[in-house]
Amino acid sequence: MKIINKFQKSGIDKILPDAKIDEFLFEPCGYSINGLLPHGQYFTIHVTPEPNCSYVSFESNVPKVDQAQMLLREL
Ligand SMILES: C[S@@+](CC[C@H](N)C(=O)[O-])C[C@H]1O[C@@H](n2cnc3c(N)ncnc32)[C@H](O)[C@@H]1O
Repeated sequence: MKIINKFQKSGIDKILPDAKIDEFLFEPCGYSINGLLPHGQYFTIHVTPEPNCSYVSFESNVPKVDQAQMLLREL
């Protein structure tokens, strides 16, 4: 199932406004979002909500200083 606006609802669009986004809501559950940023930067988030092994992963090559600045700007 392709979804629209999940990204905006999450607020990630405000933290990383330049990202080109591809996101997917799995059936019956699960969510993935991949974002490409200028200068070859990226981030990816995966949500696995199964009761017996739920987790959320976040991976990015955006420098930590930039991430902190983006979070502070959002706060
Ligand atoms: C967010 S996806 C991430 C998958 C991960 N990128 C991988 O390659 O295994 C994982 C979640 O999606 C659900 N899901 C549903 N259909 C799936 C499918 N065809 N492939 C991978 N995950 C699926 C899983 O049950 C889990 O909750």
